[in-house]
Amino acid sequence: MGIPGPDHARPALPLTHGHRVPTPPKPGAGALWRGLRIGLLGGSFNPAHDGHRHMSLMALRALNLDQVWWLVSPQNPLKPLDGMGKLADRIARARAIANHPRIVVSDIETRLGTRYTVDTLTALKARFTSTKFVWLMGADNLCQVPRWRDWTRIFAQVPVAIFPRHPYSTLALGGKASRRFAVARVDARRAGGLADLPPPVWVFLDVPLHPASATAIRQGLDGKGL
Ligand SMILES: Nc1ncnc2c1ncn2[C@@H]1O[C@H](COP(=O)(O)OP(=O)(O)OP(=O)(O)O)[C@@H](O)[C@H]1O
Ligand SMILES: O=C(O)c1ccc[n+]([C@@H]2O[C@H](COP(=O)([O-])O)[C@@H](O)[C@H]2O)c1
Repeated sequence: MGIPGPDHARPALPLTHGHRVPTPPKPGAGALWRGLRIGLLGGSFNPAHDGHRHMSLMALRALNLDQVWWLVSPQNPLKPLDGMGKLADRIARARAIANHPRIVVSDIETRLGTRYTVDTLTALKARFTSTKFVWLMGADNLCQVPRWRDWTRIFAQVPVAIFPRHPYSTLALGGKASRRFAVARVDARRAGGLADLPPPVWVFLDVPLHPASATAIRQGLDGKGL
């Protein structure tokens, strides 16, 4: 099963399983997903790890989400091709790690033909017209987001939730993106209603840190004191 229906009702959950991928409907058909709150966790997942699962469980609760979609990126435009695992392998591992009825591992960027987040969000919003999307990312990516294509339009399109991550949180909160959208930041105590707020709006979540890192796993350092 991919797309739930009918469009006049809020479908019962779970809508999909962690090992199923939602099929992008044609533009305008998104009424099927009316009112659902979906967290979008874009990532290389090279490989997926328990930090991604931790973020997703925290996001479901703190942001009052119905589902979190892991958008397994065909290729992060800023990361080298060298060392990037095959998409099929990254998706298979992500499904094994996710293992939760409200976490959907998705190859939707491949289906949409998008590589840049701004384009993915535009395409998703055109297709899922009544769905409330929230972009999820770690503090490391809040530091880096000013280097992303058309980054301010990302904030203009959807609410954004930032997860603390050692050692990036302080740097991220003093960084360019944080300063540019300072007036759009809401207190973590309002996170539960973030999906309903008109963008630009973002929150720095008050949730526990998770130490996992794909770089450390690739280097064989995971669980060895890092
Ligand atoms: N432990 C973590 N804490 C907070 N955010 C995280 C954590 N792990 C990953 N993220 C966030 O999840 C998203 C996807 O992460 P990604 O798949 O790149 O994993 P990663 O561990 O950051 O990988 P790499 O070390 O290769 O950059 C990014 O927004 C990243 O900031
Ligand atoms: O749009 C961009 O310019 C852009 C640049 C770098 C990264 N991203 C997205 O950021 C998300 C996190 O990437 P990563 O590799 O840090 O897991 C993933 O969805 C990428 O496609 C997007």
